Amino acid sequence: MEYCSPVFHNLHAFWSSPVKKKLLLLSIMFVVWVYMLYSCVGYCSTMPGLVMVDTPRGKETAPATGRRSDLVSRLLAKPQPWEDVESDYEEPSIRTAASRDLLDADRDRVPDPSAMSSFSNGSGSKKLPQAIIIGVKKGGTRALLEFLRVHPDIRAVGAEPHFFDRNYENGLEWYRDLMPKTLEGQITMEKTPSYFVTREAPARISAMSRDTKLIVVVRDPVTRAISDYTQTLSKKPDIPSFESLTFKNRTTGLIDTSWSAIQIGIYAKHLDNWLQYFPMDQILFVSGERLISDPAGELGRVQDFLGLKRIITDKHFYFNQTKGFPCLKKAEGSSKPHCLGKTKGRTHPNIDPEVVQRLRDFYRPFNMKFYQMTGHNFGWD
Ligand SMILES: Nc1ncnc2c1ncn2[C@@H]1O[C@H](COP(=O)(O)OS(=O)(=O)O)[C@@H](OP(=O)(O)O)[C@H]1O
Repeated sequence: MEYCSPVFHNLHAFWSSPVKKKLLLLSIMFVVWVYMLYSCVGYCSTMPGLVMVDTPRGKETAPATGRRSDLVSRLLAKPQPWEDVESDYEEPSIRTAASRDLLDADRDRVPDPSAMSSFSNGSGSKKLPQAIIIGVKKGGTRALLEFLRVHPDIRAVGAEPHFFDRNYENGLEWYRDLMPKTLEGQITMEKTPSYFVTREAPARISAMSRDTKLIVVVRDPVTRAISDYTQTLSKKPDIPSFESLTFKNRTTGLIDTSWSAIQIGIYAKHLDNWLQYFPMDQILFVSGERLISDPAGELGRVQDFLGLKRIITDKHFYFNQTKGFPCLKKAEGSSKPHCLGKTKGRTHPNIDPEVVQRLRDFYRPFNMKFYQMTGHNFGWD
């Protein structure tokens, strides 16, 4: 103790001087600042040849050199960022200000995928989508889009544009401007699950292009309804129980088909509307269940449908035990695996088994019709 006491004495003297205190604080701030500057420079140096350019959506990045050949651009293309944007399907927000919806959705997303699109793909031009994931809500649409983005020939807008339902009056140029730039041969895509149940959507998409390829991720309508309810419950914890919302009258057992959670699952009815405008071979149905049990298998079908080389295979996925879902192994450049965020793969509340059975009975004839129409038994019964 005797040995230490001069040290303590000096320290005490140091701290008791306000000037020295300030000096120490300033030195710490300086070290932190230098460290942050150093980290930033390190990050930027991993993106060689990039400059900031002004775009309608704000500052985005694009290669300084600009004119790389398509092949080189594709070879250099970095894996697109993983993202997990909660569907804003329920919000009644038809906005007139261009891009406001997307900018709002972007706030939750790190990093901004459009900016990253430009990082990896500064050349090319914005095109209207040639393929759209039109539904269904809670079917697994985010997982499908994010898996597809691994493909170098697919460029997709991250947030849901809601063009053909809420933002149609903004016009096709507004819509096109939301799209990432693509090179010759690349496919532009978007996903908005509410299109599948929007009466006007088939006519509007057909008016844009009759050749648009449509993808629908379908899931057992009962599980889908519970998933839908779970999402609403997470935002509004005071809503009535699933069981009470299911019935118009619980005693008579009459199902409330006006409740959107129930209505969306009557796939045959909605599909009928699409078939007025598109032939069946222009619509691909992806099984939401198989997208979880065999993502590579479903992605194989999707790549075939889009006329793409089967690049996304088993080796891109691993099953994350904690998440309970398949996740994407980050492509080259990072060893970190990526799963969808916590709004995907929520724990569902326990629903009275009698109500579940009643719903199964309700959906059965519609499911049978749907199997017949699509020529595919999804095995929900
Ligand atoms: N790989 C992977 N990881 C996490 N979640 C996955 C995955 N594949 C499919 N799913 C299922 O996707 C369901 C959400 O569907 P959507 O993305 O279509 O929802 S939304 O309409 O965009 O809100 C989500 O529903 P819930 O489980 O009810 O949360 C998942 O079951």
